[in-house]
Amino acid sequence: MENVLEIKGLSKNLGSFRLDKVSFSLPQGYIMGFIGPNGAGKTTTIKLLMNLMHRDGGDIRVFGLDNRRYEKEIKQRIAFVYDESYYYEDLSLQDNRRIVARFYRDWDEKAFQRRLRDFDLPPRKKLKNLSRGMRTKFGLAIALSHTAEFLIMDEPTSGLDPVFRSELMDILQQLLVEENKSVLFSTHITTDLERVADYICFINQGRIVLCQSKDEILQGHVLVKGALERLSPEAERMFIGLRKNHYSFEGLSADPRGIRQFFGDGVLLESPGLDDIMVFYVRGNHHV
Ligand SMILES: Nc1ncnc2c1ncn2[C@@H]1O[C@H](COP(=O)(O)OP(=O)(O)OP(=O)(O)O)[C@@H](O)[C@H]1O
Repeated sequence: MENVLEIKGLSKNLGSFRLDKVSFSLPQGYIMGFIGPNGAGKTTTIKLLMNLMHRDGGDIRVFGLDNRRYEKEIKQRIAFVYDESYYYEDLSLQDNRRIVARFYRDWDEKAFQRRLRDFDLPPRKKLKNLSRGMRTKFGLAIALSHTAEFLIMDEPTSGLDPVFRSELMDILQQLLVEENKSVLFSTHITTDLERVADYICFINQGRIVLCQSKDEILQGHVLVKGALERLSPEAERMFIGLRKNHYSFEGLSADPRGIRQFFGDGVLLESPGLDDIMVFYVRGNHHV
């Protein structure tokens, strides 16, 4: 299986924050969700990948090519949706399109017009008069109008209502099925990913915590609920994180088999969602 993206030992020191030897890869034709709490290093990683920031160490390959040496070629084959707008505020959508389209060898005007209609975007309205969600839609319309093989999106759904978020997930899935494109997508909204992501890469405090197929991550963890008296120091060591109150506990473990053997029928076992997994890893035992 060929990788569309390979990141190895990526490091960046930003003073109070350090991206610490980040490594992961994405096979071609799949959707990867890049998740993590605020300030975890998602945007920094994506900026380094797009060569918008100088790195201190590591290697990034896109389509098997070094992302700095082959930046121009790579950017022709990538669609990038960024959380800050980099278009012209005083120009209409149509005029912005005229400028942006020139950069792409394979601009597809028909696809662009279709996206404007699908996304209910007014072509003559100035960019500065659009809502946050509409700006994201415009960024997406541009991104989906040149025949990019790899779509990279930094928090594309954060300003969008649930209806459009759901539509966007359908669009992504359609792109994959029909056109074998690859997608890297950073977000806080893990429920979106539960539906469409094939792989999940989870970053916290500049380090990769988990990076596997979504099914492996979900099946490799178990949410345990039970009476507090069932917990012993030995039992507590089996948990990634625990939340306790006077009588009961709730915890996440990455050892479902061990948990079953240890507790038997004495506790309630549930399948965690990505949110549960993220929260327990980030907060450990420091729950209130
Ligand atoms: N240019 C910079 N100079 C100094 N620190 C920076 C710079 N850019 C980002 N940081 C810091 O690096 C850390 C990681 O930021 P980053 O934007 O990568 O996080 P994120 O995971 O995308 O967060 P969010 O989900 O809130 O967007 C933060 O603590 C941020 O303040």
